[in-house]
Amino acid sequence: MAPIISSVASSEEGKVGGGNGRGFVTFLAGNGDYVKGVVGLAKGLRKAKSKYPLVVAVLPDVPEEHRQILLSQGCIVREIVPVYPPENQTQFAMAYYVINYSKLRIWEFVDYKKMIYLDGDIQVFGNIDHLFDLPDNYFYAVMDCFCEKTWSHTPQFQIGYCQQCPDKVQWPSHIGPKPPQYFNAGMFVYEPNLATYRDLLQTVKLTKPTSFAEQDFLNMYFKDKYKPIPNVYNLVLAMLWRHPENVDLDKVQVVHYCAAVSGSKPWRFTGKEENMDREDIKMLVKKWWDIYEDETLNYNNNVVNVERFTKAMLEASGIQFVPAPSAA
Ligand SMILES: O=c1ccn([C@@H]2O[C@H](COP(=O)(O)OP(=O)(O)O)[C@@H](O)[C@H]2O)c(=O)[nH]1
Ligand SMILES: OC[C@H]1O[C@H](O[C@@H]2[C@@H](O)[C@H](O)[C@@H](O)[C@H](O)[C@@H]2O)[C@H](O)[C@@H](O)[C@H]1O
Ligand SMILES: [Mn+2]
Repeated sequence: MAPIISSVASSEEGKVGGGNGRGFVTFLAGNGDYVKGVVGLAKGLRKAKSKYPLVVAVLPDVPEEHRQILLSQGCIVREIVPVYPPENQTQFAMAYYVINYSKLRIWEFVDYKKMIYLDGDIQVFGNIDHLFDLPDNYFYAVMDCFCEKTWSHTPQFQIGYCQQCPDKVQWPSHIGPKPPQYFNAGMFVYEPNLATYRDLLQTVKLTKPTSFAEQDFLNMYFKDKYKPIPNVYNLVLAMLWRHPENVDLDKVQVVHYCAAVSGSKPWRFTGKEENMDREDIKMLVKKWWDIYEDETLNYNNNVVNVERFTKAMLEASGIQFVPAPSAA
């Protein structure tokens, strides 16, 4: 992520290039430990030398201390108003999924022309800036897997059908049409747009909530615009034991630390839960911690380095360097 020279993250970043603003965006709710995930993500984008800023859409319940941590890591922090689904008796796959509808607010960030959304439990290990060059007017995301027990309520799970291996079990026509391609909503490439934003909010009021909350909703809403992108851009951990034939860890650019156990989040990892004692899982969790604990990846280190480099280059060409006035 490009270090911002001025000492205060500019909320004008997205206006760079006359409305061609590009940025990564994530979502943070509550006063719990997901802030660690977002700090790790900010540092990972910096290590991958991404050119674009990370915007963090925070719910009102994110404490000031966590917001300051994110600002100190060069993030652009924007408070959003929660979005709630209509009154419902839905049994979400995870009770807290109800807060994930608030992700829909990121369609309002129209000072950016194109954004890549990343969950806070995602780490970017390679530069994925090229995804911003994908053709406009589509919704890009990686296909999910239906094999974890979180899907046990669905016909796909019950007949053993998964889009990750469509030839293993044929979809029987008597139970109705095969489900359309279905994406994991932890990572996607999209274009903020006010008309789409207003329609999303209007449509969510009229849509019965289902197990995977906003993920199901987004799949329904974008089903005609959705274009799958390779698994390397959002490796959901469960793929390692559900579809190892579809995973080449050497090629993976983005890891999504999500599985049916809460200990899949690196900052909560104990290694004692189902599948968490696997060597590949332990290696991926260590990779996450190596970035999270790497102080050279802290934002302030990078800004100082950029200022030192700029000063040296200008003075070498006989120009006096005057640092940006501190906003403090
Ligand atoms: O207490 C919470 C729970 C979730 N999230 C955000 O919501 C996203 C989706 O939740 P999660 O990743 O846990 O869902 P999963 O991908 O595991 O289904 C997280 O990545 C965070 O960005 C958060 O900020 N605080
Ligand atoms: O609110 C619904 C969430 O649904 C998705 O997570 C699920 C999904 O991937 C299932 O397929 C897995 O079985 C499950 O473990 C995992 O938690 C998104 O990652 C998350 O951002 C969010 O949209
Ligand atoms: Mn996630």
